Amino acid sequence: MKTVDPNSLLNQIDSPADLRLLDMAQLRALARESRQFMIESVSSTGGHLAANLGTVEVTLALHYVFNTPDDKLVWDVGHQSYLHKIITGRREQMSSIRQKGGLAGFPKRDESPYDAFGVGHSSTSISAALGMAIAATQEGNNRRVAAIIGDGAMTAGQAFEALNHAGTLDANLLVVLNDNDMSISPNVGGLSNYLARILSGRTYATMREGSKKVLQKMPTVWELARRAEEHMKGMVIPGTLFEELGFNYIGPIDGHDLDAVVTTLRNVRQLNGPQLLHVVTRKGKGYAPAENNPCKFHGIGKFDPETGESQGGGTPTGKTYTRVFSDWICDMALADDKLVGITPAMREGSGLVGFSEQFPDRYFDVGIAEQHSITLAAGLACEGIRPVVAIYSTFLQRAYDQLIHDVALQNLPVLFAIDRGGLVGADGPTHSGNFDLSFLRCIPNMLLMAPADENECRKMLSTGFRHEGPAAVRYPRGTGPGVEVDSDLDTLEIGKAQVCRKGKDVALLAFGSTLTAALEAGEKLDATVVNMRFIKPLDEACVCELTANHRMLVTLEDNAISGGAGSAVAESLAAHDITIPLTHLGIPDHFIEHASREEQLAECGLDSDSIYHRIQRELAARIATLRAVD
Ligand SMILES: Cc1ncc(C[n+]2csc(CCOP(=O)(O)OP(=O)(O)O)c2C)c(N)n1
Ligand SMILES: CC(=O)[C@@H](O)[C@H](O)COP(=O)(O)O
Ligand SMILES: [Mg+2]
Repeated sequence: MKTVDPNSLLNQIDSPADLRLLDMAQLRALARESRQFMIESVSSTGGHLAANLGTVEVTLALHYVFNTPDDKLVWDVGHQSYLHKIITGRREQMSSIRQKGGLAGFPKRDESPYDAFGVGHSSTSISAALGMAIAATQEGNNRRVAAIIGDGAMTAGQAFEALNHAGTLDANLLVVLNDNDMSISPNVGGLSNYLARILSGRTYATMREGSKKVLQKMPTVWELARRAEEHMKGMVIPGTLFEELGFNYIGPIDGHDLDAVVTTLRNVRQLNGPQLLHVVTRKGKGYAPAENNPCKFHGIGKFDPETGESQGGGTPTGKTYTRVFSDWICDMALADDKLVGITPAMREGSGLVGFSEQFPDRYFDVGIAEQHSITLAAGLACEGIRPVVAIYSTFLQRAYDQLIHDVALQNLPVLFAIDRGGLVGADGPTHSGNFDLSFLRCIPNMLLMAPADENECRKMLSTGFRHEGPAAVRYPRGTGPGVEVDSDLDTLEIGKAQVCRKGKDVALLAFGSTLTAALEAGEKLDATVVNMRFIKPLDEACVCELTANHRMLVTLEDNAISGGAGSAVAESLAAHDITIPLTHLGIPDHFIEHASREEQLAECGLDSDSIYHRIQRELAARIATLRAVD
């Protein structure tokens, strides 16, 4: 593969102002160089490649036509913002992307004035852009605001809530719908089918002529008559849905035809009121391995740019918790035909590929619709089905009310298999699952577990699945300590902790994945180490017993200290009127920036060395006040 020439156009673009000096031929050349640069760059850092390759022309055209940063571009999810970063002064820093101290993988307001809105979770762009457009109107400012949203992100409720609102206003909002017929995996649902129908309709035939089309906000009389006729015939006509919502629908246009995109955007930028431009692109465009396997190249570790083959490092060697879940759900589904598996658009990441193939009738990918996924599970559970919702901790945040109101309040047996609990590494704070123990443990009826190893994870999944009420098993991204996983479907005794090591003076109460580091530190300290297993119900008897023969307790968790598992221990001690020196180790009260998970854990003092030194310091400082234990 050719490397990008140091004299290339791309190397001369330090801001969109430089871009705007180029003619169309140069812009096309820049598009080619940009693809090459991103392939090379991401091959050595890892990151979200396929979406970025698919939005090269759209990105260049938007910055070419819109007066950024005064005009605002709001990227949805933001995983497709690499070229935006490159041409807004961050080209040289691309080698640091997603690493500690380096560029974030998503737009971030404090990283650049061009990053109009911080993102990472999907389907927020239209709401945020609408807010900015309304603000511009109220300030009497003529700035333009564009939200760039994918067909996957468009499946989420919030996107529709925003469209529904925007369509009734005069705000100058442009929604660019980037339709590549893919979410992370193939997009699903009625909207996806609708978009496909638009493309297969007759408008698609004229798509390539999109740039020639004169855009009018008001449809002509002929156009209105044609629409009425098509309605009469019961046919859906292109753009109807968006037009019914109050948008002026433009497209579909070929999102890789730079001239078409630039010309269309120039026209659209002149129009007032809500506009929706439908561009059709290909995920992974211009790089055969990514075009052929957009799912693999959605988010990828380091790879060989020549072949597209993954190169070590990024791929864990041991069994990931995701894999443990993946095996368990297939085994449990064989044992219990009432089990169904649900994912809100995270089939690969959540480990449901095997299940979806083996049990296609019991598998539901609901699109990026976390709220729906949970109320759907509640409905299924009402009728005697045993749903398992596989969901990332960070995305579960979206569905908190559904979890409380629809599942827990009705004490329905839904199992939440919560992946990416705690710190997640390179995706950074948008994707960290640092709050789930806090926000789940306060909900009545919840059974809440965090496994310390792979085998315990399997047993907890079985325990939660067999429980007659809502249950959650929360496990981290990546591999466990390497414990062999049994093939049985045995359950654990609910609410029972496990003393792993008996020591003196200090007892370490470890929740979930912190056990490994706690055991290492506990050896050096000759401390008692307990695998707490259950956050709810907490093993209160065990906690009380530990206070009787130790001078100090230390809780450890891969969760926010505020309101987390350690707080549960503190509440229990208070309820039993016990006072004892108590230290909480966990994630402090600020957002932890992107870095490797190990670096993040060290930053939070959750690696074994930090745990050891912290406890030694605490012991020294508290020596005078420590309870005497004879
Ligand atoms: C609320 C939420 N759920 C799930 C995700 C995970 N996710 C990131 S990108 C993506 C697919 C988005 O598809 P689309 O918007 O079409 O963009 P494309 O990758 O196709 O360009 C998903 C499911 C997320 N970021 N946010
Ligand atoms: C952008 C996004 O939300 C996903 O692509 C996410 O980055 C996936 O994370 P994992 O790599 O942990 O599956
Ligand atoms: Mg898409």
